[in-house]
Amino acid sequence: MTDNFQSVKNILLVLSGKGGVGKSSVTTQLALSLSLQGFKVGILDIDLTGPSIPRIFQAEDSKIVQSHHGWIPVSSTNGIKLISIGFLIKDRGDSIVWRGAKKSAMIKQFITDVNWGELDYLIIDTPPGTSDEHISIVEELSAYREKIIGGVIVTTPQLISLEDVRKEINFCKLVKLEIIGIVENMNGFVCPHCKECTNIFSSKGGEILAKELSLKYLGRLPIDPKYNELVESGKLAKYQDSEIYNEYFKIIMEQIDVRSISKE
Ligand SMILES: Nc1ncnc2c1ncn2[C@@H]1O[C@H](COP(=O)(O)OP(=O)(O)OP(=O)(O)O)[C@@H](O)[C@H]1O
Repeated sequence: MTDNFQSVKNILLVLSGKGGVGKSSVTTQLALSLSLQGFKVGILDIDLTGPSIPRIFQAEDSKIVQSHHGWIPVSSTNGIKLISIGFLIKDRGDSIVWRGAKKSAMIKQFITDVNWGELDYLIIDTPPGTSDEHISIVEELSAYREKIIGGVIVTTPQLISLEDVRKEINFCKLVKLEIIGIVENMNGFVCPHCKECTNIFSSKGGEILAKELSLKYLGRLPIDPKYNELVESGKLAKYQDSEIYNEYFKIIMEQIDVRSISKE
């Protein structure tokens, strides 16, 4: 049997303790920034109950195609290869109510049956918390440990969110998943008129936690209505022209600096 992961060089996981903190947004922007740097990038969305990658990339009507060499990922207009349960269900309103064993079988299939082709980076968008999906993905990736560069933890700055981050970090330690660092999303609000950034929630929580746990603090992203506008209006292809790209580019290239920890 062909090993579909043979041509995947680096694997990164994006994790969060709580839902709605911006994991899929961070995954997306990480993928876009790397792709704009000329890297071949894929996203594997293992959020089986709430997949948002098809919607973010405006690819909800696309379907995964079966070939002799396995499943062919959906290719976004930005050239990023996408795999998500959202491309397999008939109706986008359909909900997935599966027991753990069925979820594990699906994740196994995502790892063994997808023909990614050449990829510099495969970014895995995970569901919030530490669920069946997390345990399954770690198990399935155990044969590819040398390709894993680690996990990026996303949090918002509030203390309530940080408690859940601690649990996520404990999980990573338990399964021996290297933590690349913590990104603080939705830190402050950028006024679309005067561009001033106002702190709505308590700030610096992620930074303090990173220090306390001796983890790398990767930086902060403000709440920027322009990001939502890009997604909602299907204009993600214009990402590189947006201010948020400049902001994010700094975090990826200078802080996360995936290139320096990449595998050949
Ligand atoms: N920095 C930001 N500025 C503006 N809007 C943002 C930002 N980050 C995320 N959002 C918006 O917040 C919402 C939730 O973000 P997202 O879907 O990325 O979170 P998530 O953690 O992946 O959620 P889930 O737990 O459902 O998987 C989305 O509508 C997204 O567009």
